[in-house]
Amino acid sequence: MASASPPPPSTSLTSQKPLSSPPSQLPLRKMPGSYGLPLLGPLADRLDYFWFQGPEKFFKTRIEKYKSTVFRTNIPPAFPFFGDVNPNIVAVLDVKSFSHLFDMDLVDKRDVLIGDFRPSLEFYGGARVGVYLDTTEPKHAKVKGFSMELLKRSSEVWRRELLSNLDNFWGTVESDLSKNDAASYIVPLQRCIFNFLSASLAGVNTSVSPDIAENGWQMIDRWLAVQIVPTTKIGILQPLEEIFLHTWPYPFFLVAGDYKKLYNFVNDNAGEILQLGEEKYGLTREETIHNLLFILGFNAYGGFSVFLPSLIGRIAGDDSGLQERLRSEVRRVCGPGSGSGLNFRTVNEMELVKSVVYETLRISPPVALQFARARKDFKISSHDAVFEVKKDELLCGYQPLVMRDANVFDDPEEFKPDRYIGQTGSELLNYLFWSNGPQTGTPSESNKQCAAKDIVTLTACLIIADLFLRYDNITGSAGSITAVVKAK
Ligand code: HEM
Repeated sequence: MASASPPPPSTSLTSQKPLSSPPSQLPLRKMPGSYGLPLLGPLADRLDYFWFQGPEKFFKTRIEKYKSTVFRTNIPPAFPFFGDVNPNIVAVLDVKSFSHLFDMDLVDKRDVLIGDFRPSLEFYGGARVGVYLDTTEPKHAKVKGFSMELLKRSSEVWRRELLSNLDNFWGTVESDLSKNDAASYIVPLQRCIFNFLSASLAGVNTSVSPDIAENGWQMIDRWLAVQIVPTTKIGILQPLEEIFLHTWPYPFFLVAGDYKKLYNFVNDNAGEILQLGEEKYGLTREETIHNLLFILGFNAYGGFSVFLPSLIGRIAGDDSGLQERLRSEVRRVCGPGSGSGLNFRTVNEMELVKSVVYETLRISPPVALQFARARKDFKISSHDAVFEVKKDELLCGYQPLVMRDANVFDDPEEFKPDRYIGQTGSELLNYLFWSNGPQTGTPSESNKQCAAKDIVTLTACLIIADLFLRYDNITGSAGSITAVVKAK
């Protein structure tokens, strides 16, 4: 079975540790960690994870305690109203152990998108949509093939719709800035993302439905929030968050009205895409609609809504001279007088822009947690040791720490805009895992790597390039813009 596993980290990447020791040369170690007493262990870990420590400190303190990046612990949700959810996991927190999550011979991805807890299928009209399917389930190949075709067939529409929606987005930001000291941009950004994805993935311009054009993005926000709230630290007043948000799963009926409207919007207007799902990929019409809504709403809209503020904030907040360097690269490749326009080919020539996108995905991976279940007993290696994993154990990787593995990335805590430039830099792409696979991997029907691995990074490059064709510089953060200086 094909897999997206990267090659083992090699010593040539960094002068630090010898990484290439094959598992056979590493000592076999009893896996450290524990699940604690029944009920109390998971409850204590849940409180640490959400309240006393927060996710990052939760994993960091245990790495220090067990002197290992692989150990057993619990992860929420747990106790008391998640009786059928098993919180026991094996944490994998370095590049080497994490990469076992991509080896489809070793792991099963059935129903583990956000851990052992899977929201009710009512959220997807009763369908087990593609992300919840393992590669051994025949329907996975159909849905994955469908999702990749959506991207392939829409690439020109994608560029055009992105740029025209960015026009609206920056127009709103400028108009807000003319009235206020700062423009909060999350709402206009989400509107822009939703409109462009609807046109490019579903082939429907939201203007056909005034309600969806105005409120579609909020409907998706609510639908997403109700599903993932039991697994997400919000950071509001404790213990209220623990009591009211993390104690039980929220029922679908809270968002049933929103989902019905989105369903009708797709059912009534996305005829061509629905036909594609049915005729070419053998899905039923219902399966096509629910998968399309999931890809559009959860994968694409959810992913970009997290990623783009961190990208814009990173650039707008920089005062190290990075903006000048980006601007000059963008204008050299496709500025006025360059003879080239802004498109996927030209952004692909922008080495610094691409490197900034990769580095943002490394330092702030949009999807923090990844899970997979052991298909069989096997041995998992970290950089220092080998451990035995039992069939059916749930592996859990926390990307923000994995992507700061000092054995692979020099000065891992530092945002280095040029990190991926040149030969040594581009080798690091083997260890950039935001898409549930290496950036050098190829999403396919036989792995679980994000179908949009390439288009996501190219889209981010287009957004940066468009920004520096419009403006000489911008100032702001991951939620607001305080100043823009128009291109002279
Ligand atoms: C910034 C945006 C995005 C991020 C951060 C992101 C991230 C991810 C991640 C981490 C996974 C693996 C989940 C897991 O199994 O653990 C995934 C899967 C997937 N993504 Fe993306 N994604 C993004 C955008 C998109 C877009 C635009 C599409 C549109 C087609 C897409 C389609 C998919 C599909 C279909 C899968 C499931 C793959 C499979 O079942 O084999 N994603 N994505």
